[in-house]
Amino acid sequence: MKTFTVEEVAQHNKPNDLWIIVDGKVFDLTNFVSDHPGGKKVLVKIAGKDATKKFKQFHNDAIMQRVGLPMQIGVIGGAEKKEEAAPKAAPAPAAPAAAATPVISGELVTADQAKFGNGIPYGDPTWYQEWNSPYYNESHIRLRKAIREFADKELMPYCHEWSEAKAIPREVVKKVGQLGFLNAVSGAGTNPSIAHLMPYPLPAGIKPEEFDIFHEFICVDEIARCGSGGLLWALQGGLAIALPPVMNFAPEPIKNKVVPECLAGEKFIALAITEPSAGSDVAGLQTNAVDKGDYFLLNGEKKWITQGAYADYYVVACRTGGAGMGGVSLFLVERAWEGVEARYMDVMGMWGSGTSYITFEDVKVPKTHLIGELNQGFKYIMHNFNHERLGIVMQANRLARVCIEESYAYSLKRKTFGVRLIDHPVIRNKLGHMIRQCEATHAWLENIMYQIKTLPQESQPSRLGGPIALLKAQSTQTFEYCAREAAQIFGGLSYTRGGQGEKVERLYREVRAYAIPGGSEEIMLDLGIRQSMKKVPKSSL
Ligand code: HEM
Repeated sequence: MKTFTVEEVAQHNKPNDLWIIVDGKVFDLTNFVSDHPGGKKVLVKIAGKDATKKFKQFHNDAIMQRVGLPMQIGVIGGAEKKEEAAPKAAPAPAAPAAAATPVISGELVTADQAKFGNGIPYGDPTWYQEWNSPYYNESHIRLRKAIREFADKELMPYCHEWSEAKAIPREVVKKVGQLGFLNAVSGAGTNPSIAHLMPYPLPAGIKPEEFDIFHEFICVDEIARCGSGGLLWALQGGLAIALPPVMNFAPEPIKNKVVPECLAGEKFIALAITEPSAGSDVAGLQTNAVDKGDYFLLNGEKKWITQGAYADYYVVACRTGGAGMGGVSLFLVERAWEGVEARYMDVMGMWGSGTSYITFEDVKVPKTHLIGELNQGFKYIMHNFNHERLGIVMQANRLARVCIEESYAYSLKRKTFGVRLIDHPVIRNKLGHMIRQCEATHAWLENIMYQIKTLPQESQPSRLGGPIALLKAQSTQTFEYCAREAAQIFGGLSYTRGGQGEKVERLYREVRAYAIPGGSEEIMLDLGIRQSMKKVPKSSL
């Protein structure tokens, strides 16, 4: 790219010939000045000068990526050389043992590996910021880098645009599939029996035999850093809950067809359980399928079905037997079949994730599309409940952290009454309360994931169901708290769609989609305690 001197840039200081410098990069804004949403005058005033500080005061990084960079014409002499030289430079020597951080259980890593991210305090988990941790190793470090690079380049700059359009382009989902992300978050990564059906390898060259729940967590966590629940659910909201019953219990021909298509991001799948009058009370659902000899005749309505508006497949829970849990079966229903209709619902947030209302009217479902055994559907739904809830916790926890990262960074640059926001004790108090809750949630989440990694599979539902339910409530209440406090810190910017408060405004609306589905906070807290009561020692009764 061309290099310029500061003096050369200074010549271009008029409305019809307007250059500026931001972070050592030179931009020609001549054709943009009249369209600048912040006004013409502000640009004219700073024409020909270094505008780095002003630019950062009024814009988020996405604006630079999406709108700014296409107008870059060069760099200030020396700046480009430095940037290009950086990747080619010899790797930094490993820090002396005494100074290095043992991130890998007991093993020393280099200072470079121990520190990752932009360094905003608490803006990333502690093991990104030179803390010791027993949970992660070199493969986790590699993975977080790969996913972050992808998210920063391919996703984050466009989240606002996609959210407003209420649609994530199909090409993006396919790219995410090629990255191996969909394998990682659908449970396929930790399911050896599915390895041969994965259309693309796991991300960052992680081998199936080394893939663990912490890898899955990093994938979710890093994509959640984009600060868009709508994006997350458009990628995995249906997949992560609908594909597991197919992977684990569907007949082979269905499994072999549907699993690779969905993991590649070529086709979409949604889990259709909730109904207009049955939500957390799964056993009360009324959609029914009647045995007609050659096929089942399916009738009923489903509501708030994530990814349902554009899904190709539905895993439908319906009544095939008597009342209660024992009369529920699961079927794989294809969108193209006669009698299946889905429409978009207009909801508060999670835009782009295809929240839908679905009707099944006299749909003929072939018997080969029964998932597992008749009337055993509730068991299959329960099989994935803990994983589903843990996925919600992973997302909610990072989304709370995004509120912290955004507010912390903003309070370092925004000035009121002559000082930065962070210099006001009331703002530090807000950040303190946000951080203590988020870090507590994170530590509990890691502790539970470690149990999932190490406890015998069979004992996990009974031992971890209660704590995971409590953790879900903890994570969504923390998220809600952080979203509110972040909105207070951002003030009017958080009341405005787009711009610097973009993520906070969106997350404030999306919180409800975490606090209610997958088991509402009220039900989670109650379940957690009821489960714990089963463990009370007899001597205490
Ligand atoms: C590469 C250069 C620039 C680009 C691409 C750019 C782009 C934009 C865009 C897209 C917005 C709309 C708001 C948003 O969505 O964030 C905006 C707003 C704004 N810009 Fe710029 N801008 C640039 C440089 C500057 C500079 C140098 C200044 C100040 C000297 C400035 C001041 C503002 C202000 C005051 C707003 C309104 C912010 C608000 O609504 O709170 N911009 N700019």
